[in-house]
Amino acid sequence: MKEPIIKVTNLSHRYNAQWAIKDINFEFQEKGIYGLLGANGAGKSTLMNIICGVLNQSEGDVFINGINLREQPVVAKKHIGFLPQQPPLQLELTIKEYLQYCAGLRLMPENTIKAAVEEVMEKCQISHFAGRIIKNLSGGYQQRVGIAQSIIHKPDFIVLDEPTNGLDPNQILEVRSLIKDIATERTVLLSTHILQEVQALCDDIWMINEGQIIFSGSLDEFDNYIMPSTFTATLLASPPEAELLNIPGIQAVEIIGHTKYRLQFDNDKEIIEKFIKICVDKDWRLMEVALEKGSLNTVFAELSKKKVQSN
Ligand SMILES: Nc1ncnc2c1ncn2[C@@H]1O[C@H](COP(=O)(O)OP(=O)(O)OP(=O)(O)O)[C@@H](O)[C@H]1O
Repeated sequence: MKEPIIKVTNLSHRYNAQWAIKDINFEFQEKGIYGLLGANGAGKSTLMNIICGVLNQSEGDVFINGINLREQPVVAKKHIGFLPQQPPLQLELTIKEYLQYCAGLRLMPENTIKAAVEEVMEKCQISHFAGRIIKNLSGGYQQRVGIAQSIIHKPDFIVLDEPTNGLDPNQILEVRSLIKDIATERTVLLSTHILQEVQALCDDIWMINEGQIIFSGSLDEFDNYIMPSTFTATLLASPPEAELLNIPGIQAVEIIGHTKYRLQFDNDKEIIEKFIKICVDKDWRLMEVALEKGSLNTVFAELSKKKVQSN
């Protein structure tokens, strides 16, 4: 059977007495973009640094294409590309010089470097600036160079730590489009604290909080993970609030217009059906009823709360 591109088993790390990440397990089999979402201090950079072989874990293992990263770091790292939060750019070099230097660091054979640099500049659309000194480039172009250094050795697994941080809206769109493009051929793990980033880019999400994975699944699953607990209803007969509160399962009522109400319910899955029947029986002239789905932001906050409550 094919080995997963990356497999992490029982991974834990502590800097001192406090665990920064604890007992993390996951594996990716497919190409695509996987989002690692978490607030500041959740443990993203620690996890990324370990996965890329920059930091040695306290416990557990990382396998890249079946190769144990701790036991065979040089072989394993040939399969990994890494763009840390602070791109490791040499600001005084030109793009071409810098990428040649990176190819050397990656131990690429001398006779392959020239073509690899040309190819990666083409891919990242920076060929026209090949001779330009990096410090004179815009933030968006510097980030393209950062991405170029991460794929120059053609790794099949790429880790991008907050890749659009500090960019303006146009630059964000351009860098996202480049990430999507490179992910067609590779597996990309992208860390971010920005919900819109995972919405725009990722196929699957891992959410990390206080060093532990508290959710993994598709974007839709993430969005639906927290069941809705409110619905709105338009009732042209404008019944009094007290009558609505009398409906079994309804916990609170908010009046949000002359005829519009927001009703909070317990975990009764048939509440809408029951509510519609009552409206018809009482002739409240129901015009509209709609479940309110939690936004990604709400889900994020709820998941963090759930984790705290379960501890
Ligand atoms: N070198 C270090 N020494 C001691 N503690 C550290 C060190 N680096 C990180 N930590 C702690 O480990 C925990 C996880 O930090 P980490 O940087 O991995 O989180 P993060 O999700 O990447 O946050 P950010 O987005 O702010 O970088 C935090 O409590 C942090 O204070």
